[in-house]
Amino acid sequence: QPNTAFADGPLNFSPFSFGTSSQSGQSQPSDLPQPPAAAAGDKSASAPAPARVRNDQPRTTSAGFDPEPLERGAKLLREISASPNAKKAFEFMKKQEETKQTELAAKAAEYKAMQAQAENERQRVIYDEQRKLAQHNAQTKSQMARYEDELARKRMQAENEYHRARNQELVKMQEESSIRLEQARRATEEQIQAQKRQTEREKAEIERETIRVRAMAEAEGRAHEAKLAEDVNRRMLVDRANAEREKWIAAINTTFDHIGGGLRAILTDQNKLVVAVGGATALAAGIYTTREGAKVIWGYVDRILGQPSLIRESSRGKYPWSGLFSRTLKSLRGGDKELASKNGNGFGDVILHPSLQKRIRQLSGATANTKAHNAPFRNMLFYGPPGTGKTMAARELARKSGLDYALMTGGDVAPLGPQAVTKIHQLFDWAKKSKRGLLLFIDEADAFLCERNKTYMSEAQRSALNALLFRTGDQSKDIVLALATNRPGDLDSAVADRIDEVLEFPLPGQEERFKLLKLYLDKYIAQAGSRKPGLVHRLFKSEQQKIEIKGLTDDILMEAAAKTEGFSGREIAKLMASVQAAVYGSENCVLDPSLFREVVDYKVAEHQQRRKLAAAGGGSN
Ligand SMILES: Nc1ncnc2c1ncn2[C@@H]1O[C@H](COP(=O)(O)OP(=O)(O)OP(=O)(O)O)[C@@H](O)[C@H]1O
Repeated sequence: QPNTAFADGPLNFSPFSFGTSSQSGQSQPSDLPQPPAAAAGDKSASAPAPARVRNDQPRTTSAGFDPEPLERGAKLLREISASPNAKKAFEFMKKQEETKQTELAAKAAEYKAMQAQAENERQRVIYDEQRKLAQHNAQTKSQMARYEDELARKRMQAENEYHRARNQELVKMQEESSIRLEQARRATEEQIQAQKRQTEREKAEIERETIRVRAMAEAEGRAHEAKLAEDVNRRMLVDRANAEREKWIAAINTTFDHIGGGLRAILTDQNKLVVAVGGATALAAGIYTTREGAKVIWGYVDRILGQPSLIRESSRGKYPWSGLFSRTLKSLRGGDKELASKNGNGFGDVILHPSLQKRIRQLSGATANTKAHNAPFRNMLFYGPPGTGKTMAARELARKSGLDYALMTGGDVAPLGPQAVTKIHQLFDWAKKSKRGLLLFIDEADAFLCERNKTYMSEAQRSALNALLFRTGDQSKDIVLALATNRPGDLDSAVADRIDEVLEFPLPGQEERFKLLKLYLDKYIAQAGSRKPGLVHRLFKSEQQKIEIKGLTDDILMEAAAKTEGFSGREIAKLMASVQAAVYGSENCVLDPSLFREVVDYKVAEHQQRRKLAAAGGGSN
């Protein structure tokens, strides 16, 4: 800037400045040449711009330089130096110069002030800028903080999401693991169950084997007995034959004596000889034919009418006429009514749950109607724990429906071996002959009718089962098949398919146990000694003693019924038999509540002990 000012200075001496000032001539003494600075200052201060000198014919050098102003300046300087006021002018110029310097200083100060102001302004701008920057920074920072906060929040959210997913995964894994554990537990339980079933099957097999062995032993015993009887018979026959022979010899001797005489007469008489020979031959032929014919006819009658050996018990007797007398006697005495009214429910001695009893009554009614309408019978399956009255109920059902009944045991079939098939056919042929229709009750049916693909089943047993399936393939109008088993699951599927009615015989409930206790109390204790002594008793003069019952109320029986939870009908009957034995074992043959309770408690403890042993046996296996 100062340079520019100084640069402006010489310009004030420019020919234009001088020209202008000389031409304008304002506020300047006309005699004094206008100082160029003043002129310049005026020019800058005063508003009107100096009029430019027009130079229409410029004198320029070839280089374009115009020397005229220089010349005029020199002329002016010469005029000044020639002027008497040159000193004054110089002074004036000096003053002017000083003024100018002062003005310049003032300008410089002003300029400095301006500079300071500009500096201030700059500082202010810098400050503003910094403030703005700071603000911006703060804003940016807050934005950053917000952004970071947002990021943190998002991160937190993501982490939460991750944790939630992880937790869900953990829960899922835990659930899966618990499911796996549950499955493993179930598998273990199933294994245990399978083992139990296996053990039960093995037990059943052992039982069956025992039954088979027992049956075989019994059969052997029977065979032995038959053999002995046969031996005795043979010996008797031999003796009789000997006696006969002797008799005949004597007779023959006598005869021969006569014959001797006669022979002589015959031999001498031709006609008599012919008659004698013919008569003897005819007699021999007659005797032989009669004996052999009788044998054949008896065998035929026995085969046709006789009871098959598989039947253990039957309402028909061994021969059709064998039960005639007893049946007549029974009907004269009032028949089944006596039995039916025994426990007041029209169901003989059988105590069952009312609903089961009702079902059996309905079935017996239906069976009786079936027979009346000549419709096919319905086969039945009775299942439940041992000693719950299945056999008794079958008997009652047959009796009430007016059918004959025959009872066989599944365990009897196996010992028959290859004979079993023939015996089964014989049994069904025999059963078909019943005029009234026959209820064929097969106890322990699983021993005979179990699954055919069992490895321990013999070929003969399998054939016997097939024979039964063959005979029961169609619905029969003569035979009702009633099977009883403790293990219905073991039955062959083809057998199960032939069953129309399935009845479960559960263990008796408290009410039934009470009735059973009453029934057997009456049977074994109240009626003990009241019957007429039998022949044996009479022979040995050992009369059954009467038992006196003291204070045995229904409440005490009910208490016993509550205690005997889990007892079967058979166990209750046995309990009462034990009570009877205990009474006979006592001094005065009196049954009082304390003795009764004692036996009941003892029997209950025995029952529980047996159950524990059975459970331990099952568990250890
Ligand atoms: N419901 C009952 N009512 C009366 N007595 C019963 C009953 N259940 C069992 N008993 C007694 O138990 C004995 C056996 O009964 P039954 O033979 O009918 O039983 P089960 O169910 O056929 O037994 P198992 O399956 O062992 O052959 C009977 O002689 C009887 O003394």
